[in-house]
Amino acid sequence: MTAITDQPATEQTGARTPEAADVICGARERIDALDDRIIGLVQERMAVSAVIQEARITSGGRRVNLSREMEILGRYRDALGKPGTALAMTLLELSRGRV
Ligand SMILES: O=C(O)C(=O)C[C@]1(C(=O)O)C=C[C@@H](O)C=C1
Repeated sequence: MTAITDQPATEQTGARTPEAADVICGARERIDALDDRIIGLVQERMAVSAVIQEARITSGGRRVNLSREMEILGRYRDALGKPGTALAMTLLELSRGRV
């Protein structure tokens, strides 16, 4: 990873050896790339969700569909446990606003 400051890599990473700092810098690059993709996917999810909500509201329905939200919460909980539920709730809030 390119140093973002003039600090030694060990100080930037909390590692106690240059070898460990190298491992951490490489892994941090991968995490940054993954986070970029995750953010892109979240934005894509928000856009698709907006299409659904718009269609439902235009047809006279409501923005929120609770049974579908329960399905999504269950899917995230099954895959990721309790924090998965919190993650799904955050995704739903980003997608349809606060209820
Ligand atoms: O699937 C739907 O019906 C949607 O409106 C999408 C979505 C979501 O973002 O997943 C958003 C709001 C609803 O309450 C349920 C789910």
